[in-house]
Amino acid sequence: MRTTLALVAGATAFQRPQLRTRAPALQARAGAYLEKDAGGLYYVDLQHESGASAKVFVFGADVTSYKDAGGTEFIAVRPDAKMDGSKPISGGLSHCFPQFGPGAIQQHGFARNVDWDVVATSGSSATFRLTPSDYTKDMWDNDFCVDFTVSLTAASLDTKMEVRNTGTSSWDFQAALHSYFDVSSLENIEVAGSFAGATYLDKLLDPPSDQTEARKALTISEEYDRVYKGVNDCTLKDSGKGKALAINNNAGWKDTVVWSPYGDEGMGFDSFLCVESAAFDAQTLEGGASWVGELSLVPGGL
Ligand SMILES: O=P(O)(O)OC[C@H]1O[C@@H](O)[C@H](O)[C@@H](O)[C@@H]1O
Repeated sequence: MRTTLALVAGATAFQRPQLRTRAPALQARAGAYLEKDAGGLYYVDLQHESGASAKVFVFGADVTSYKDAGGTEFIAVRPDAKMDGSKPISGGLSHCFPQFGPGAIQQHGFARNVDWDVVATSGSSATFRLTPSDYTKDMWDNDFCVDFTVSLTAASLDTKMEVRNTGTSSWDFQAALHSYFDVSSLENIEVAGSFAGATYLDKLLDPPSDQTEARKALTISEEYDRVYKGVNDCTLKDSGKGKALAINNNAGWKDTVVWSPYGDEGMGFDSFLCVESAAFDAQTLEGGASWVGELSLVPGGL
């Protein structure tokens, strides 16, 4: 299933961290470092001089950790996740491309099933690239290039996904960041945003159907699989952590999917909530055209 790891020339910032003997408070070392995880997968360790850090797996270009300067973790990986490349990582900011699903190809598409190329690093930032392979062409035979850039600042984790049609004929796609956010417990969570009056597709109804949300903020005490259309301004408030995380969809990501397998202990349901940045309606790209999705995660107080 996996493609060969290709580190492209120019990714010059990769170096093993030097052993430091300075006091802990001075140990933050800005940069991007290639590391190998216990399961054998490579990841890019992003460090910012503020002390903020992030971990981005080459397999799926999946951001599995984001810690603010105070060391608080905001991203979750499920306890049942496979971390050896045998299946997509169930956790992180997981890519759904070129399909969210269900649809003509496999659920959530193929972008999270393969290694991406690391094509650039600069300071506390790295860019990952996905281009067609025999594996992707078997499923979806179109000319494309997707770049995903992850950048740490003192105050945020910024991501930019650029989807380009590198061919001459148009094609449609859907995309999402299937974001798993770490929570102290679901009972401590409130998701604020422009929910009141929003239309949502409730995928748990049989058949799935559109409903209207009456609440201003969501609390989670049952299973969720909902696509909130036109909602892209959520804040995840966690009274257990005493922190909030603004999920700022600044471009492209028009919709928010809220998913919780409430009650499923095997998935560790009470340790995460998926608040996903989605372009749920099919996007059409003409030859040479591109689409950009920008998500910034901004920690703050309650
Ligand atoms: O386990 P995954 O692949 O990370 O996906 C989690 C869930 O994501 C949701 O969006 C789907 O509706 C579920 O069917 C799926 O189980």
